[in-house]
Amino acid sequence: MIEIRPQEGIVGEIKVPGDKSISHRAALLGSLSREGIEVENFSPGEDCASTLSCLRTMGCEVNKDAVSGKVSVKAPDGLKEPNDVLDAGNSGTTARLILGLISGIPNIFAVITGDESLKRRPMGRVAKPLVAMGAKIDGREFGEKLPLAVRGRKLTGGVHTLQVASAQVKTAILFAGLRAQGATTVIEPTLTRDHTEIMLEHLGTPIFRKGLKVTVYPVSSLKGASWTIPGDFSAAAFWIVAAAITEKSELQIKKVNVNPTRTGLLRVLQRMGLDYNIEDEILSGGERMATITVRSSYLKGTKVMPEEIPSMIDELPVLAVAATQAEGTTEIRGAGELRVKESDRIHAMTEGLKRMGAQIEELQDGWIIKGKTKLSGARLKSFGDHRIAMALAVAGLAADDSVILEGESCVHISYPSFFEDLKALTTKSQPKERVSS
Ligand SMILES: O=C(O)C1=C[C@@H](OP(=O)(O)O)[C@@H](O)[C@H](O)C1
Ligand SMILES: C=C(OP(=O)(O)O)C(=O)O
Repeated sequence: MIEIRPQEGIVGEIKVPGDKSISHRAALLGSLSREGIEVENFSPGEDCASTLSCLRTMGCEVNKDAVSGKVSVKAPDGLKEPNDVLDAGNSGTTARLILGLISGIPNIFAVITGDESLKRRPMGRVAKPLVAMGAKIDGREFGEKLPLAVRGRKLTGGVHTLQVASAQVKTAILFAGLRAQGATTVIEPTLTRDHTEIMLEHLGTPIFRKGLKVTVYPVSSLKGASWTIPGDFSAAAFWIVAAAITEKSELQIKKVNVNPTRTGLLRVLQRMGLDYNIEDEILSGGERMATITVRSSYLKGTKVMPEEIPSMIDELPVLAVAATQAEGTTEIRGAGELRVKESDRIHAMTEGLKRMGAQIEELQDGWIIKGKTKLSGARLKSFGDHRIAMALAVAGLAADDSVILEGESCVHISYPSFFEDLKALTTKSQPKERVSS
C-alpha cells in the first residue's frame, strides 16, 4: 500500500512513458516486416512486455534496450507456430490484436490466454468477425472468453460493420485483412483511436479511409521503419487533472501524443474551464506530438455525450475525479464499456470516490457527479486496475487528509514510474495542512 498526501500543487515539467497503444501496434506490425520496425520510447509497461513476449514465442527477433527504451521487432522468415501458450497477461490489446494477426496464417495453431482479469473480458467481439472471414477460433463460453484456440486459415476480406466502438476490434480485423484475400473494410459506429491507420499509412501500406470507413488490402510484407513514439496521452491525463484540481499548479507535459482521437478529455475539460495550452507540435511516425501546459483551474460541471466517449475511454476514471472538483453537476453517459475493462471501472470509481465523500451516483453506463466536494482522506482499493489506482491517487492530492491506496503496484501495467513521477512533481509544492490527524 502507499500513502498519498494532499498537495497544494503540481509544479514543473514531465515526460510521460511512450504511448501504449502505439507501442503494441509498432511491435505487432514489426512481425509482418522482414526488415523490421525500430522505435524509440517504447512503452515500459507490462502490457507491452506481454506483446513482446508473445511475439518472441512466435519466433520474432525482438530486441529491447532497457536503458534507452528502444525496441526492434522483425520476423525475417515470418511468424512461426508458437511452441507454448501465448500469455497476454492483463492486456486486452495484446490478446485481441494477436488474434487478428495470426488467424490468417494458414495452419498455425495457437492458444491465447491471460490473467484472471483478462479471462473475464469479452473476446467474442473480435472472434466473431474473424470467424466470418473464415478463421477457426474456439474457446471458453463458445469463443467469448480466454483461453481461445485458433487454427490459422486463408481468410477472405469483406465489409464489417461494428456494433461496438472499439479500436481493438477494428485493428484485429484490419490486421487479419493484411493477409486476407480481397479488400477488408471496417465501418465503425463512432471514430475510435486511429493509430493503426496512421501507422499503416506511415509504413506506405495501401489503406483507404473516409469518415468512419477504413479499407486495407493484402500485402506480402511490410516495409521497415524507425521513429520515436510520443508520450502516452492516457498517462498525461492523470497529471492534467492533478494540475487542474490543485490550487497552485503549473505543469508542462512534453512530447505527448495529441492525436484528436485520443484527446477527448482535453475537449471536455476545456468546456469545464481548464486553463491550458498546446505548443511545439510536430509529427513523429505520422502521430502529432506536442507540449501541453496546464494550470490550476476553476472547473464547472458538464454533460459528456455518448459520442464523445471513445476519444477518452481510458481517461473517464480521472475525469470522474475532476468532476468532484467542478462546480455543479457533471453527467457522463454512454460509457458502459468501462464495465468490461481491467475492472468494472464504473463501480470501482463510484466506490472509491464515495469513500472520500464525493457525491457520485452510479449509472449503468456512467455517473452523475455533483460538486464541488471537499474530498476526505480514506483507505482505498485499486481493484487491481492501473487506471483506477492512478485516478484515486490524483483524487488524494485534492483531499484534506492522506489516502491510503491498496494494490498500487498495478500501475506497472502502463506507467511503472507513476509514483516516482508524483514525488518529483510535488517536491516543489507544499503538502497541505492536515485537517484531521
Ligand atoms: O486499441 C487500443 O490500443 C485500445 C483501445 C481501447 O479499448 P477498446 O478497443 O476495447 O475500446 C482502450 O480502452 C485500450 O486501453 C487500448
Ligand atoms: C483498457 C486498457 O487496456 P487493455 O484493453 O489493453 O487491457 C487500458 O489500458 O486502460
